Amino acid sequence: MLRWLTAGESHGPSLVAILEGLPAHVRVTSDDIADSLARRRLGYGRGARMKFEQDEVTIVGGVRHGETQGGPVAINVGNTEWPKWEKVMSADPVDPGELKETGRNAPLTRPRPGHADLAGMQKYDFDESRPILERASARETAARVALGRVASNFLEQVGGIGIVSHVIELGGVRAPAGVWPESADPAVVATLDEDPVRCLHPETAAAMVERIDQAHKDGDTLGGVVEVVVHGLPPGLGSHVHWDRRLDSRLAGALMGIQAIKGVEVGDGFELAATPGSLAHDEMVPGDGGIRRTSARSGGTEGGMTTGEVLRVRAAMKPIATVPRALRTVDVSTGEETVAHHQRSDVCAVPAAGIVAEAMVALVIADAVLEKFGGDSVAETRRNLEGYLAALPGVLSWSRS
Ligand SMILES: Cc1cc2nc3c(=O)[nH]c(=O)nc-3n(C[C@H](O)[C@H](O)[C@H](O)COP(=O)(O)O)c2cc1C
Ligand SMILES: C=C(O[C@@H]1CC(C(=O)O)=C[C@@H](OP(=O)(O)O)[C@H]1O)C(=O)O
Repeated sequence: MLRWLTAGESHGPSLVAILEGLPAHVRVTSDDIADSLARRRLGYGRGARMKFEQDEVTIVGGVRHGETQGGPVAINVGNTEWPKWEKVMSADPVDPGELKETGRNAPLTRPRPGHADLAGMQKYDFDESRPILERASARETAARVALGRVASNFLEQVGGIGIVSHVIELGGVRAPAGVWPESADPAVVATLDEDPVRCLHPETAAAMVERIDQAHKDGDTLGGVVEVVVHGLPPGLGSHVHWDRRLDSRLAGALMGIQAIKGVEVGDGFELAATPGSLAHDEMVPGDGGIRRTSARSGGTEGGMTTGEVLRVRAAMKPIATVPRALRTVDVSTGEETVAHHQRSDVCAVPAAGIVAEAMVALVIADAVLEKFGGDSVAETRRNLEGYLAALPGVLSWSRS
């Protein structure tokens, strides 16, 4: 079983992430992790902070000479903005006189609709939102992406399983149906990474960029939908036997756990609800190396298990809550109506959410692979996977394209 945890605040010294349960000999370096973190910073419409802040990666446990050792992997992602926040965010008590100098310590008493501010203040008994927004902030997703990279390296090594995300909708502009990456080859991923909105359809991508420019001019923010595509999966990850073992439920939980994600679909999801059964399911036909499907509407799961076809899951992100043309709120220090706190924000972070979604999917799939195949070394997991595939009998035999 894989377990993972993150800690740290948006303007704290660093984020800390731990991944426990991976076998030994997963090849991973701090450069790999830094590459993945750099991908998370890309994307048209992100705010100023993405330009001046760097992620400083240090692997502090579990990896020696570029390979995991079987113990927990611990990663530190330093926030280079820390010196500006050191006094405001100090873990130790600070003299209130010193705090005044920073100008960053004004109480945030005008909670933003759509962010964690108000419910967090009520729940944790704070009279301003700084202690809430620091942990609610999606800065934390840098830690998840760091862990996701370790999980992705494991999946690639154990069975050539590759994961890539793309943007299918942004600010109401939607890519045509059926456009998704044919593989997760580095060349395909590089093409997507070069596109400002990670959209595979050039005309749609241009319209998305225009929509972001317009929102920026209007002092507004946007959401959208990302799709994560996984190639090279064996059939039978997850299980139909219990609700919490269904892969769909594990994927949905992990994706809904990303800040601002409000909906998840597996395959064609909600559209299938409006499609007659005769057109909604993926018919089976005999093919080279086993049974093949004539379509890919299910998104690669049936009965809570992978089918061995391409896995496709989607996550819908609501617009950024810190709207420059600030929304109405109540100042909790006076009870008066006012407008929400705003300093700076992303106009749109949908492409970045795709990279975070890749990481969450990688962690869920790595967990499901280890649940099914076990192994304390990558070679052992791979032997078990290959033995399972080789033992699939007769017509059930299956080969990855
Ligand atoms: C990659 C990413 C970047 C985000 N950037 C911002 C931002 O700049 N400003 C903001 O108000 N919300 C931003 N959000 C969304 C908030 O973190 C999120 O709305 C907040 O944590 C409240 O959680 P909820 O939206 O799930 O209710 C971002 C989310 C993600 C995934
Ligand atoms: C720092 C990151 O994202 C942040 C997520 C975020 C939020 O409210 O979620 C708010 C913004 O931070 P700030 O309020 O300091 O400008 C984003 O920049 C990051 O992704 O690394």
